[in-house]
Amino acid sequence: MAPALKTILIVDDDEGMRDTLMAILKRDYRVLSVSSAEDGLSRLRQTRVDLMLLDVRLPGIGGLELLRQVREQRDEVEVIMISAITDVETAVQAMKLGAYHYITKEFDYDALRALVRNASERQDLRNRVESLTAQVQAQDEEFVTGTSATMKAVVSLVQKVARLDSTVLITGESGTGKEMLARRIHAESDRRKGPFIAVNLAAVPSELVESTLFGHERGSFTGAVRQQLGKFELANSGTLFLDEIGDLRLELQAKLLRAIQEDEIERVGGRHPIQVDFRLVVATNADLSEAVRQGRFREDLFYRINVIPARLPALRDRKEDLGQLLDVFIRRYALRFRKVVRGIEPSAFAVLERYAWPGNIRELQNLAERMVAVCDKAEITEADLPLEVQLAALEALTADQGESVLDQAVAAFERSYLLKALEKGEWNIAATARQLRLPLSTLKHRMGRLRLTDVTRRLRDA
Ligand SMILES: Nc1ncnc2c1ncn2[C@@H]1O[C@H](COP(=O)(O)OP(=O)(O)OP(=O)(O)O)[C@@H](O)[C@H]1O
Repeated sequence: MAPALKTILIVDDDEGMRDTLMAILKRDYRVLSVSSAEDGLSRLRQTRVDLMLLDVRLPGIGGLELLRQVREQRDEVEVIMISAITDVETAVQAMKLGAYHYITKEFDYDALRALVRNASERQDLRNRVESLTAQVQAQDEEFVTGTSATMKAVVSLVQKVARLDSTVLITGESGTGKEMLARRIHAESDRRKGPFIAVNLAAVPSELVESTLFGHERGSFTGAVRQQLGKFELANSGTLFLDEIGDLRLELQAKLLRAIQEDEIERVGGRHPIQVDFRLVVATNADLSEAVRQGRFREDLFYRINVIPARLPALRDRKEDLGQLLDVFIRRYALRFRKVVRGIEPSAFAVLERYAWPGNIRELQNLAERMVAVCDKAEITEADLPLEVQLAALEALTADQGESVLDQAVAAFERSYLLKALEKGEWNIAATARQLRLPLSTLKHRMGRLRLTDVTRRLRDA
């Protein structure tokens, strides 16, 4: 897809000048023109504008005041000021107010073209810096597919549909990687050079959801001190990711449906529809068809977004991927914390395999960070695992042996305590027993009961 032409808005009361500028620029840009600052501001509210050429002397609101308002309301627009005369003071003021450049009306056509091109490039550069900054922040996000059939199927589906503009509905429990998958769809689509805008609808206060999504005009409600672009406009030429779509209020569901069907939105307090060009990816961990049955989610919207469904499996259902995920995370945090940790001992890994991972990959990643942070050896051992994970894993193991939950908790604590003591005593059982003031036979007995198998193996090997 060819990149959309940038839009230049000319504000000049001199018709001849407007025509000249239009003629010079229309080959490379979409050019709009108005004759007053007031019209300029209203145009700015209705259409997407990238660059502006402003006459300094205008009837009504003057060029400098217009510049100030543009800066205040639309930070991303680059402005070039044009004046009939060279007036150093005005030029200085214009630059101070944030104009990209100031020129007089006796400009050379090529010089003007070059100037506009440079302003446009500066804007691209700024966008690029912003998107690179976001990428650096997300640099840790190496997407791990693993070997499970379910994940392979999801990834192959994504590869097939990324380049289509169809809406993708990602479902999966919290922390299974829905946002990450959405980013991947964007990165593999023809919109990859455009922005990826993510909104978690459950995290936005309900009274702000509408203006967050659709933007608002200045003064449209108390607190709307300046015009604000909504996420739909910010996602222009890119991808809009709406997480927790099931949380959207019914009346906003209707507005979303219109945006999808007409590619048009209306800002809060706005009087005109605005064209938008976005690809939608939505996610939910709720059962949307159930929400439809209960009348909490519009059926027509459900069908409109459920074009390509992609289901991410829970981590407990793809345990075969645990090793690969853990490797990636351990490597990442070892590098970040400058630790020597390179892996995890089999016995510790076995505990993680028994654990149910209610928080899915997010929980695994946080746990890896915590384990690497506390581990000073080459391999993470059972002693580095947090007690609650050991307890939960032990519960899973002993659930059908009729032990009470209290007994399980006591056992998990005892096991963790003994492990730490053994680590400290470098696995010298006799020394550890002395340290704990326990008879050697008691310690050995408890180690056997608590399945400290790794230790038992070491003992045998010694
Ligand atoms: N396949 C993967 N490979 C590597 N890291 C992953 C993967 N999936 C998820 N993660 C990591 O797990 C964390 C949670 O992922 P993400 O935010 O995409 O989940 P989510 O399903 O959108 O969660 P929620 O429903 O809570 O918003 C992120 O930090 C992400 O980097």
